[in-house]
Amino acid sequence: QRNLPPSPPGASTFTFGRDTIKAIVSDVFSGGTDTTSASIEWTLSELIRHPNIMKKVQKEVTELGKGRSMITEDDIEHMPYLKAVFKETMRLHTPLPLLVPHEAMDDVKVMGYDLKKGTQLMINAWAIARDPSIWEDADMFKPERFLNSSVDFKGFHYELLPFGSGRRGCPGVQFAVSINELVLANLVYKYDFALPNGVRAEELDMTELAGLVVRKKDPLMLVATARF
Ligand code: HEM
Repeated sequence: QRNLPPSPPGASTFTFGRDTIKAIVSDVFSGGTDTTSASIEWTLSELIRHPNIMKKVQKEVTELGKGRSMITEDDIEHMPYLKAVFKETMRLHTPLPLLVPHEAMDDVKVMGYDLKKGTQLMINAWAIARDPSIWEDADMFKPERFLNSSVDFKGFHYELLPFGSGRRGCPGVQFAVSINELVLANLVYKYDFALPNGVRAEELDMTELAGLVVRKKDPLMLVATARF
């Protein structure tokens, strides 16, 4: 924060120096890397466990890819099923299940509970996303549930909050969704995947490893075969 010119009269006293920039860069790296790789691993795990869903998503990308070498970001906008697959993965495998801790800025009443200013709050987005009073077949992987639904995960539908909501919600949401969808589309476009050593899809261990970011306990191992 050193060597900065004094703020002009009336300007915010918030200073934006070298330390702030370093903190933001570190925040972006720590917030963006593990979450993204965990999401891709969970999506591929669900696809390998559900061959019919894999077939449908491969059909969608193959029809749009038309033999080109890459799927592009523009193609993704025409892939409702792939988008539904990613959204359903975010619902069942919320990468940051408790989001990040929040703090009440004022005394508030929420659903009959009094929360004093300064109270730390944890929001269990994982439990909300699997609540059977909100979701039909809550524990099942069913991307179709999002095909004719307006429910999105950008923070406006409180039943689905993998990226949080409001001004401390994930600032990387747009980038995260684009990059995850693009990587997934290209992976399933270019490769067929199989489990090694005769492991059957129904035997795939989906145990979660507890942590700030929830990953698969056993890292996913797949054999990839080029499709063309
Ligand atoms: C699937 C991928 C991702 C998921 C599920 C995710 C989820 C989240 C969640 C739940 C929060 C806390 C929001 C809250 O408590 O209300 C958060 C914060 C944050 N995310 Fe993401 N994120 C993802 C990818 C990314 C990417 C790619 C970036 C950067 C390029 C990023 C940058 C950040 C940063 C900087 C914060 C802290 C914001 C703050 O403290 O105000 N995230 N993310």
